[in-house]
Amino acid sequence: MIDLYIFNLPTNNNNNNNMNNIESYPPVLRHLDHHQLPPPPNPDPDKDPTQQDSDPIPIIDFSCLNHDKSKLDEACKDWGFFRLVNHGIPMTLLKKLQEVAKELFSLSFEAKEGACSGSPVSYFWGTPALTPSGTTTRGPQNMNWVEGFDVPLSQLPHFNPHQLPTLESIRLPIKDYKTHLSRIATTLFEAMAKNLDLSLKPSEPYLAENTGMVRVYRYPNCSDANVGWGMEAHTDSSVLSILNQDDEVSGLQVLKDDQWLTVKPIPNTLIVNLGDMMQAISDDRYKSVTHRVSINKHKERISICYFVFPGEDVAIESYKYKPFTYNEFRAQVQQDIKALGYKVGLSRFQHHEEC
Ligand SMILES: O=C(O)CCC(=O)C(=O)O
Ligand SMILES: [Fe+2]
Repeated sequence: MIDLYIFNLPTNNNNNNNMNNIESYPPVLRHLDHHQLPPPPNPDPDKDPTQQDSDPIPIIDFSCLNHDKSKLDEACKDWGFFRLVNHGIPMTLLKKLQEVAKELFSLSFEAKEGACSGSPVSYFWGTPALTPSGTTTRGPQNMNWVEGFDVPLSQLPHFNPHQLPTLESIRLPIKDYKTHLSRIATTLFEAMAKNLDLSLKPSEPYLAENTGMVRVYRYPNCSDANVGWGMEAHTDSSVLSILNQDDEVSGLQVLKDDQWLTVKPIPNTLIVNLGDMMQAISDDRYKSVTHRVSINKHKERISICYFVFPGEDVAIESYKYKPFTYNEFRAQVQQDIKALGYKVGLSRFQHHEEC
């Protein structure tokens, strides 16, 4: 199987991952301090989560979902967040995705932008889904310090490898990854629906695989004081989000009982978080969890995130919220970001909107 993931990686004159490659940043951000600080000599295990043996995040064993339903139910109610083990994705594939992503991000900004023009993939800096866009021309203030590729999974068969040779290295492993993601998301969602006693109509999918998208992120290391978060605190708009995060570099933090907890990077595990659509579908019994990503001064962090949504025109019916479709939700989020500069989210659809 390993051979499947050996491709010609994009070549780059300055392709040394231990160095910061200035060309990989947009011109407006190239003046910032990109030097990698040397790692601290003796990391303090209390401050550095990568040095800790574990974290309190609930662990769900995918191979035992049917035997231990209550564990999943508790994780969804109390946390809206869990670590998934025994998920059946080969470790070689998870690692391959990380490696090709790293290679791709080390290309020049212009090459990355050029590779995506006229393609179904979009390339961005900052977080257009959370904050007003235009970050690559505005500079680092108020910008989320992250770059990424947005890959709509339904479009994968329509990529033209000759037109998009640079993206071919990542398209192939994503194609295999997609099959696993659909299997995992569907099984998890069905187990959650059972726990919630939801009667699902197959014709009106609350989890529509064709809506799935993968976002591949790089959070460059940065020691510049002007730069704040990799991704500021937010909830996801999805039903479920499944994250393949860097094996070594931490950054993801989750809000639990008003405390921010850092999620330890553990190889061969996935992080699952519930999004706004799942909270609405469950009538607030399950939580759309607030999370954020911090920047590491010493090392860049790669993460590969899968989001799946309801069918665009499927009405979500619940007691707490007025019926709404994902299309309406997304339009409202975009409108709020434009008018207010931030996402308001589910409270917009409550029967009595909170002030
Ligand atoms: O990169 C991560 O660890 C999390 C990304 C995330 O929260 C998001 O894309 O919504
Ligand atoms: Fe998120």
